[in-house]
Amino acid sequence: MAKILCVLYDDPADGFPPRYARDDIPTIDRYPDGQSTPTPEGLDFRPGELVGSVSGGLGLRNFLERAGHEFVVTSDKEGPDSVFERELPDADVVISQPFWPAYLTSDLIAKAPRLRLAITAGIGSDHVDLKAAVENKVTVAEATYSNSISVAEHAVMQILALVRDYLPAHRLVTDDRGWHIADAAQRSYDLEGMAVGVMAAGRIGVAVLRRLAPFDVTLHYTDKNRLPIELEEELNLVFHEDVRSLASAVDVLSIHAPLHPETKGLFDDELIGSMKRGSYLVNTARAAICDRDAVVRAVESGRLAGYAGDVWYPQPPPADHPWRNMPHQGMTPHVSGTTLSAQARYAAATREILENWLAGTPIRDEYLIVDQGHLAGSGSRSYTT
Ligand SMILES: NC(=O)C1=CN([C@@H]2O[C@H](COP(=O)(O)OP(=O)(O)OC[C@H]3O[C@@H](n4cnc5c(N)ncnc54)[C@H](O)[C@@H]3O)[C@@H](O)[C@H]2O)C=CC1
Repeated sequence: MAKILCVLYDDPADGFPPRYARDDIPTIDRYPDGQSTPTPEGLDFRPGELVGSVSGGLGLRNFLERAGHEFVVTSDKEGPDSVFERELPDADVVISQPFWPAYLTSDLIAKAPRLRLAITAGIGSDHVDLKAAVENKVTVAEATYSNSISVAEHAVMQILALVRDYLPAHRLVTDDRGWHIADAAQRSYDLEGMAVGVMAAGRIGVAVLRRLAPFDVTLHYTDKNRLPIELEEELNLVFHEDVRSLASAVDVLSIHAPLHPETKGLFDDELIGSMKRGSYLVNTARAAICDRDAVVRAVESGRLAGYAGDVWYPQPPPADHPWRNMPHQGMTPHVSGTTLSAQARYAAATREILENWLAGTPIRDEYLIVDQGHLAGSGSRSYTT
């Protein structure tokens, strides 16, 4: 029997909603590239329920306990006295999420000799030391595509919110009973006609480009894998060989690359300084792709007219994290990929991965990041160790 240790974010502060805002979520059978949505043999929750927090347990408890496995779910993840670190040494499987990551460092992997599988219930496995996973033959799998469109929608929302200066205008309505139109207009622009670019055009980056095309913008991208010519022509894309060329060419830049050694700290004073004055930067990928203090300096100096995103380092960020209170920002908590719609898909994908692993049958290639001591599947395309 296996021990499955699952780290999830806390339940809602005021308890579970007595009733959800909507009665159902749309049924989606396939992702835009044709990949089928998760196909577990069973599901013990109703899609649209909050299963991503501790009590929800990704809807896995009945399935695992019926089969005699031990299932430990906790949000307590920091430090040697945390439930996560205390339960880890004899765990066979760790499930974690980018929203509330249990950082599986090389030290912790060394302290977990039974660990064979690390599942990311979401996308982005940078909270796992992939080099250590390779060396220790720990399989790393994630719910590829489960929340890519969720994130793309969030990025488009934040681009519009920054360019139009939505949040300050909204605050004028809620915090002030006046009618200050000039205050609301003084930093508000149209997106139409601007040059908008994505750094990395994978599943999310391409979905952002597709969603922005109807706004009559010019679309730019860079990626280490160039897109098919047909797609470049369909969306009228300008390809840039490197991020430096992209950064200096656009008014709005949205980051969609994984965090790995090539991208860590990439957006520093120099790169942000090469952007046009008054550019907008949106980062729903990983916080550490941007130099925290360089971003603060850029919004304060006006090099950036705005910064938004939902990713922070560390997570949760300390109360005095400067992105909480810097000017001209539209940050949210790490929520873009954990809408109720996304949860239904990544919880089902997690169940599918577990069903395969427990039965000794292959995990879908597209879910694999590391397998049998190598980068594998989606991981070999997007990551370096
Ligand atoms: N905020 C959130 O809730 C979420 C954030 N994410 C983040 O978004 C990232 C991207 O997700 P997907 O689009 O689904 O992944 P993907 O694997 O489809 O695309 C990643 C793309 O990045 C490109 N790339 C990698 N390194 C690069 C480099 N150094 N320079 C240029 N391009 C590079 C790859 O060629 C690939 O096209 C994830 O790795 C994750 O960190 C993903 C899901 C949820």
